[in-house]
Amino acid sequence: MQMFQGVRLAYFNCLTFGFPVTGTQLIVFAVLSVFVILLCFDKWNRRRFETLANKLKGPPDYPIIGSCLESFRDKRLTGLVETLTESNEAEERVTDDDIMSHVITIAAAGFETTSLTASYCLLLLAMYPDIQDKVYDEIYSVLGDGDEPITIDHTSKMVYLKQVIHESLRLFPTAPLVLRQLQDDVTIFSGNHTLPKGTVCIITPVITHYNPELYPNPKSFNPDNFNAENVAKRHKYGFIAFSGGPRSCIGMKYGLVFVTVLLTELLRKFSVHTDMKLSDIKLKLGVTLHNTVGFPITIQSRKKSSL
Ligand code: HEM
Repeated sequence: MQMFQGVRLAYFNCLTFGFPVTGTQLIVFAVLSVFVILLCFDKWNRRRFETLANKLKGPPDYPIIGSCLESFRDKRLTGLVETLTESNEAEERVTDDDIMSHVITIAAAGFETTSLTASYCLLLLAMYPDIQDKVYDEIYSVLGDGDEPITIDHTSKMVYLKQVIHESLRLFPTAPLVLRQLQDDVTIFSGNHTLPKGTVCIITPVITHYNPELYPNPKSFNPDNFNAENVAKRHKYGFIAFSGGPRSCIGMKYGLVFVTVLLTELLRKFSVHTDMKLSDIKLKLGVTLHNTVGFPITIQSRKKSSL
């Protein structure tokens, strides 16, 4: 545990409560802490975020989001903003500033997490053509080879594709750090430590997701880790790419459906290819988890079904 500007910091993975912490894990916690301190307290980052928020708001009349608000008010568009403006008009509980903040939160939390997840999935499927074939067979069995647009019912039948998405998020949790401040003292039963109330805890899904007690051969890509049988055997916090508890990701279901639709629409028409191997991926920790070597994928039209 460390003190930083009067804030107590503790690093542990979610399952520290149930699993022993190794020396390597502690070193990783320490390295991560440096990033997190830079991330959370660095004035430069704060300035960058304010600049982004101001660009979106655009003084003095919020030109970008403001024009959207006008469109929603005119009923030319429907969705989140319309719902919020309607509740504003009904009870005046939601101000324009509240709406701006909600839009910025949703855009910031939902955009890069989802696009990066789709990118990692495609790269992994390009690296593992046999798994890509299995995904394509599933898409073909659900949608056939017509042009029928995918619906929500179709997405619920894409069982293997969902396993692929979860396995990709296990290896590459695109939101790599979760912070919590303890409201009460917490005792960690695996180590006889008590974390005092007020401690800021940094939870790192990567550490949990690479624990060999949860995932045999944790560094390999194996969508079967997420078949029903294996999921049932694991602790529910063995997979925390969307965090857990009451403040977990509110966009989880939407994000999963979004990635499923995107991958289905792409893979039903194209196959993806790459020369890269899993070990070539070099990660860079930030607010999201980037791959510094990029996503070098080529695509080819599918001539006919593989069934
Ligand atoms: C694959 C895609 C996504 C991943 C991996 C992801 C991951 C996460 C994680 C780990 C958290 C928890 C942060 C914490 O506990 O402090 C979170 C929170 C959140 N996510 Fe997502 N997310 C994804 C997609 C989305 C989408 C599409 C939206 C919105 C449309 C969204 C909106 C939010 C919001 C608003 C929060 C804050 C919830 C709160 O503080 O109560 N996320 N997300």
